[in-house]
Amino acid sequence: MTKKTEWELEQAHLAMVYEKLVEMERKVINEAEEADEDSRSFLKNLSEDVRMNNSSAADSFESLIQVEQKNQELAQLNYKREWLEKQKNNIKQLMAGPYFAKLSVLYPEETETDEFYIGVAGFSDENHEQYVYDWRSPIANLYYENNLGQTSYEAPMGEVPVDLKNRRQLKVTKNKLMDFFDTSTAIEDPMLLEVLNEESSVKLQDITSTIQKEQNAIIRDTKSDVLIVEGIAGSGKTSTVLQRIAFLLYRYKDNLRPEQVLLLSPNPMFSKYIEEVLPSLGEKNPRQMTYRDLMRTRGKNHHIEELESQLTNYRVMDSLENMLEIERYVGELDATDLDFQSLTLGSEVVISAKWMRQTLMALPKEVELYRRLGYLQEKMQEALMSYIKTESRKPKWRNELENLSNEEYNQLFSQGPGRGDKSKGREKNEDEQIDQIIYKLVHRRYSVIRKAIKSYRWLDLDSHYLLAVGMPLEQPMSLDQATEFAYLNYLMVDRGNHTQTKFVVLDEVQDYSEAQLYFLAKVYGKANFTLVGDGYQSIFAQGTTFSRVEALFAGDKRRVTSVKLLKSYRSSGPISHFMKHLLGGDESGVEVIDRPGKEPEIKEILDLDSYLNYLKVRLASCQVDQRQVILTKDSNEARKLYQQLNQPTGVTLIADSTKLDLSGQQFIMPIHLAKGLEFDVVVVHDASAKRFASQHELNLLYTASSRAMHELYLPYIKKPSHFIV
Ligand SMILES: Nc1ncnc2c1ncn2[C@@H]1O[C@H](COP(=O)(O)OP(=O)(O)OP(=O)(O)O)[C@@H](O)[C@H]1O
Repeated sequence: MTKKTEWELEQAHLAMVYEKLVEMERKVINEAEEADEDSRSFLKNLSEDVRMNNSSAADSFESLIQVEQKNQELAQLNYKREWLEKQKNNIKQLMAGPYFAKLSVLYPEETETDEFYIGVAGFSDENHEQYVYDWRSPIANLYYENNLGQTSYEAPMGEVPVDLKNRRQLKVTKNKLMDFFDTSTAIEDPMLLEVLNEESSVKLQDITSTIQKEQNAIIRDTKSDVLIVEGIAGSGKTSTVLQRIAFLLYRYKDNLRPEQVLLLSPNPMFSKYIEEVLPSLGEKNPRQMTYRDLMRTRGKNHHIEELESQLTNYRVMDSLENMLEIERYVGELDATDLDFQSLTLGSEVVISAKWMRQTLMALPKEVELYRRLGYLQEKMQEALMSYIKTESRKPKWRNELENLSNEEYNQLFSQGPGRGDKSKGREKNEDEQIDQIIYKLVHRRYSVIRKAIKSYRWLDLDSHYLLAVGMPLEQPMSLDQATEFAYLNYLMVDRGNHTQTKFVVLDEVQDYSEAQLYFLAKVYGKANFTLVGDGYQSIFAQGTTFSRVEALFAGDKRRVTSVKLLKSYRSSGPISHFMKHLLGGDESGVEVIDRPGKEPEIKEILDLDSYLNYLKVRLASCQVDQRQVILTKDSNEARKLYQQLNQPTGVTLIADSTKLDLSGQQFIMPIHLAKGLEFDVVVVHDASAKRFASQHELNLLYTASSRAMHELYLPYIKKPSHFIV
C-alpha cells in the first residue's frame, strides 16, 4: 500500500475515534451534571430524611442504621462524581491527541493481524469496543520494547507470544494526522528527535510517546524491592521515575493511592518544576517534599540548617556510626532509664511525671518499650479528658464564661456541638447549653496539654539524644543531626506512623548522606524504593557513592536491582560530547545522541570589566523563545554578580531556596538550586582555572554545563580551568 493510501486510512480511523470521543464527552458531561444534581438534592433532603429518634433503644438503633445507609449512599454518589471527573479529564487529554502509536500484532494460529492504538489513557465506548489502549497496559509494552518479529508480552494470565508485524508512531493533533513513521529498532527515532529539538519549557513535560527501551524497563519494574538508577545528567531519570509513579498507580490501582507514594525532591523549586507531569497523565501528584521538610516534620520544632550550608558543612563524626549508636542505646534502654516531665499549665500540674512512671511500670515488660510508650500516650489522653470533665464541673468556669468578650463567647457558641455533647438531635435547655460551652472553653484551655502529649513533650528526647551519641543537639541542627534525632524519635516512640507509605522515590540520591539513606531504609522498611541519581553531580559536602547506596539497601533481604542510563536526551550532540569529555571520554561509557547543535563557546576574557560586558551582551542577545541562565558556584556569588551587572532588567535573581520563581525568561542562580532543571542556554560563571580545579569543582562544572539543552557558554578570566581545555 502506498503511503498516500495508508495516510487516508489512518486519517479516517483518527476521525472516527475522535468522533467517538466527542460523543463520549457529551455523555460524560451530562452524567456528571446529573450526578452533581443528585448529590445536591441528596444533601438538601438529608436532614429531613434522617431524624434521630431517641425515644427508645430500638428507635435509636433504627435511626443509626438509617444514618449509616445514608452515609453509604453519599459515599457512592461521591465515588461516581470522582469517577466521572476522571473520565472527563481522560477524554479531554485524549481529544488533544487520541493516540501516538499503533501496533500490528499477529497472534499464533491466526491469519489476520490485530491493531492496537496506544494513547496517554485508555478509551472504549459503552459496547466495550476498545479504541485506544493505555500506554501502561500490557500490550503497550511491545511498543516500548521495540522488537519487531517474534516477541511476547506479559498479560495478567501469563506470557503471550506474538508476532509484531509493525510498530507505527503517529503524530496527531486532535482529529488531524500530522505524520506517521513505521519504525524498527532505530534508537534515534524521528519522533524522539523532533521532541528533543524543541525549546525548553518552564515545567518538565511527560515523555509518554517517546519513552526509550532502557527507561521502559525502569518504569515497568515490579520485581525489585529497591531499584537503583545511576544515570548521567539529562538521561531522563526524573522523567522516568514520574512515568514510573504513573505506571504504579495504574498497575496497583485498587491498592495504591497517590498519598502512599512519597517523592523526595532535591529542593522546593523542583517540586514546582515537575508538578504538571502526573496530572498530564491523568494521575494525582504523590506526597512530595524535600528531605529537609521530612526532617522538619519530625524535628519537634528544632531548627535545621539551610540548604546552602550543606555545600560546605562537613561533619567530623561519621553520622552512620551515630545511627548505630542510637540503635544500641534504644535497644538497651529500660523503662527505669526514662526521664519524664510533668505536664503543667502555669503552676497547675495536669499530669505528673510520677503518674506517668507508675502507669508505664504497670505495663508488662515483655512488650517493646515503644509500644508501652504509645500505650502510655493513649492513657494520658484519656486522663486529660477526664481531668477536663472534672474541671469543667467547677463553679469558677461559670464566672470565666461571664468575663468572656462577646466575640469569644460567640466563637465558642458557633463551633457546633462538642465532644461531650449527648443531646444532639433534641432541643437543649439553657443549662445544658451553658455546660456545653463551658466544656468547650475548658477543652480549649487545655489544648496545649493535648498537643504536648501528642508530640511527646513529656519525654526528654533531647537528653536521650545526648546520652546516645555523647553530644548535645546543635542549633540549628545539621541535616544529619536532624536525621539522628528523628531516628531516635522513631525508635523510641514513633514507629507506627510510616506503614502507609508503599513506594518511596528519591531523586538525586548521591546527595544523601549514609545516615539519611539508612534512616529511610529503616523507617520505610516495608516500602519499595526507587533511587535515582548521578554520582558526577554530587555537589554537597556529604554524599554517598552508588556502591554504598546498594550496600545500605541490600540488607533485610531486599531484592536490589541496579541500572545505568548513559545517554543524555537533554543536551545537543556538541554539548553531550563536552559532558562526555568532562567525565573522562570513552571510559565514562557515555553514549551521545548526535543531534546537531552549536559547539560550546569557551572564551578567554582579559579582565573583570570586559567579562561583565560579555555577560551583558549575552543577556541582551537571548532570543524571545529561549530561557537562559547564568550559573554561579553559590548564592552569595549569584547576588554579587547580579549587583555587578546592575540588576539587569528582565533577569531574575534566585539566591534563596525559599523564594523561587521560575516563570521568567532569564536567571542568575547558584548551581545547587538549578539541580534537575534545564535551560535552552547556560552560561557558567567564570570557568577559570582557580575556580574549577578540584574534584568537587569538576562536579559543579558538570552539573552546571549539563543544564544546557541547546547552547553552552564557558567564559573565563585569564586562565581556563584545565577541565575545559
Ligand atoms: N524518552 C524521552 N523522550 C523525550 N524526551 C526525553 C526522554 N527522556 C528524557 N527526555 C528529556 O530529557 C530532559 C532531561 O530529562 P530528565 O530531567 O528527566 O533527566 P535527568 O536524568 O533527571 O537529568 P538531571 O540528572 O540532569 O536532573 C527532559 O527535557 C526530558 O523531557
